[in-house]
Amino acid sequence: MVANPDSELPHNNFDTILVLDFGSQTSHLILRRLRSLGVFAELLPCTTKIAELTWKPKGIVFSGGPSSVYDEGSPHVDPAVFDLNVPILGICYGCQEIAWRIDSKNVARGKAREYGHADVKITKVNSHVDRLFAGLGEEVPVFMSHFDKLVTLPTGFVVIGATKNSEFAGIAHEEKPIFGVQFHPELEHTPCGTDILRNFSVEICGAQPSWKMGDFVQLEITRIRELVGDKALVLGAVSGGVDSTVGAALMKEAIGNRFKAILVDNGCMRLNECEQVKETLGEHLGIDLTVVDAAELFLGRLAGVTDPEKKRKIIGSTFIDLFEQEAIRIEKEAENTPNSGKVEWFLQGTLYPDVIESLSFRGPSATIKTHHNVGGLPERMMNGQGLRLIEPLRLLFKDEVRAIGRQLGIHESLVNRHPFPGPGIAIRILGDVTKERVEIARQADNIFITMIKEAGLYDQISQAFAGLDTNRSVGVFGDQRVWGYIIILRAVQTKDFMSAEVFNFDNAFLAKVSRAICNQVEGVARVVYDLTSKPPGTIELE
Ligand SMILES: Nc1ncnc2c1ncn2[C@@H]1O[C@H](COP(=O)(O)OP(=O)(O)OP(=O)(O)O)[C@@H](O)[C@H]1O
Ligand SMILES: O=c1[nH]c(=O)c2[nH+]cn([C@@H]3O[C@H](COP(=O)(O)O)[C@@H](O)[C@H]3O)c2[nH]1
Ligand SMILES: NC(=O)CC[C@H](N)C(=O)O
Ligand SMILES: [Mg+2]
Repeated sequence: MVANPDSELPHNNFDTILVLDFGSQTSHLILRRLRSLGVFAELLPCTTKIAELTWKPKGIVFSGGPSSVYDEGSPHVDPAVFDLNVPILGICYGCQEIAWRIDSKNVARGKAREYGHADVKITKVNSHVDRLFAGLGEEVPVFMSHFDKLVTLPTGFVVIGATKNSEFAGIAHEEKPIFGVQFHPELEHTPCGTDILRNFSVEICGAQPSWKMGDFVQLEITRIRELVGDKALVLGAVSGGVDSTVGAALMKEAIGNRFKAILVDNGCMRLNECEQVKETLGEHLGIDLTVVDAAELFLGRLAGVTDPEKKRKIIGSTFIDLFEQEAIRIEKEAENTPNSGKVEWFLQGTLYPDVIESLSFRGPSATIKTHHNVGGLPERMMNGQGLRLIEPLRLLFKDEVRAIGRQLGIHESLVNRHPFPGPGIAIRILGDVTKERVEIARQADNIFITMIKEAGLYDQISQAFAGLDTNRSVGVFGDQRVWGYIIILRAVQTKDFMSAEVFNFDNAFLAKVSRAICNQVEGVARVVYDLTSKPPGTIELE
């Protein structure tokens, strides 16, 4: 009998803290902090029906959120959460939610926004409630971000911390393990935040901090085998980026050559990229990889298109056309071989931030860019060919994926590689894409990245590249007038790619790069360095 593959999910194998999300921008950081302590944590919307939970959390955190508990239409937890009899920690809105549930008059709008640093005086009560702030001393700096506040202490609760502005900055139930804090322990600006989350999860909830990537890999391989069975074929789009490579390596471990990887050369890849991916995935990792050379097709469809979203759509739909063809080809070729079977699964390298994005209790946010390179693939192929999605990394953050990559023996240079967008150089050329322009941007990018590596700066930068402005500028090269393109260098530092700071190079280094590009890449008249942080800029040029 085949076991239920869900039995292998981390929340059934590791003590898990459930984070109920009220829409805070920093809910995911609560998970990051807990996981970095070795405590597995999962996020669900605050409106989750407790009766529908298929697993029992060791404890629950209510996140912060942009709403006000007393407003009509504001989100509230299922009251059944209090009957689970597991410890609860409310953060900011989450704390206000605990107080409001007891009496709606407990929470009101404050006189002023309290945003930024505050000092919490810890009150010792000499009972179980002291456990939350154990080991922190008498006063700790924290980060606040709120307008509403507790104006009355909820019945049955005691104060465990106070600031000048918030008398009830920390509260705890006299008997039950229910705690609330007005400040944000998940932020770096709350230096003792990790200690508080450890006190809560390990000491109060009793969660074993045993979340290890090693165990995850084994569990996931078992789960994949059970899901896919012993006949079906799995198709995977791989780019040579970290996510798809780690996903592919896991699939290969799980089902060997029944996993078929496809790399599409869309004509907008980095210098020598396809050859390198072929070598790493095909030769070193032993993955059955086909490189589809579609450069002409993509560049043809992109000719004359300047709108960035149109470029993305054209590239996305061309990817789909090719994957459909490949699925048919793979099935045909597998016929009459020991691996004959239907392509039933499509591998995607979805990460947890994407999952959180879709689960999270947030209002509609503006679409700045459509990032999904293979977007639409699921719907069309799922309905047409009955494909199902398999997403082995959907519970992981990027640094966890990198850790698995190392464990699977993927080379450090690939594991630490800067991300590269699916549409590639096409969205790094401001304006319409031609073969000549791609080639110029590609050469310039290779020079910039090589010099960054030689200077030992690569791992300090989160993402760097050279793009091209199709406007041309006049230059003088050896007494000759040159009318050439402008190369835009970009390098940023960021943790989550949602916001980013410009990397501070030495001017002398930038001057050296500029000289090298002007000298070595024909068609370039000028090199500039982009000084825009994100926001207001985005990381890619388009
Ligand atoms: N040239 C390509 N050929 C085939 N699939 C691709 C290609 N480019 C992107 N993809 C698919 O799109 C997915 C999303 O791309 P994305 O850049 O977000 O991830 P990645 O390339 O795996 O990792 P990284 O973020 O490190 O670049 C990839 O995981 C891969 O499945
Ligand atoms: O696979 C992708 N397809 C896309 O269309 C795309 N656009 C941006 N990016 C990557 O996303 C991160 C944030 O980029 P932006 O600040 O430009 O939105 C950066 O890491 C970008 O490289 C993309 N990745
Ligand atoms: N960060 C938060 O959770 C804010 C909660 C609530 N909206 C307030 O202003 O107090
Ligand atoms: Mg990529």
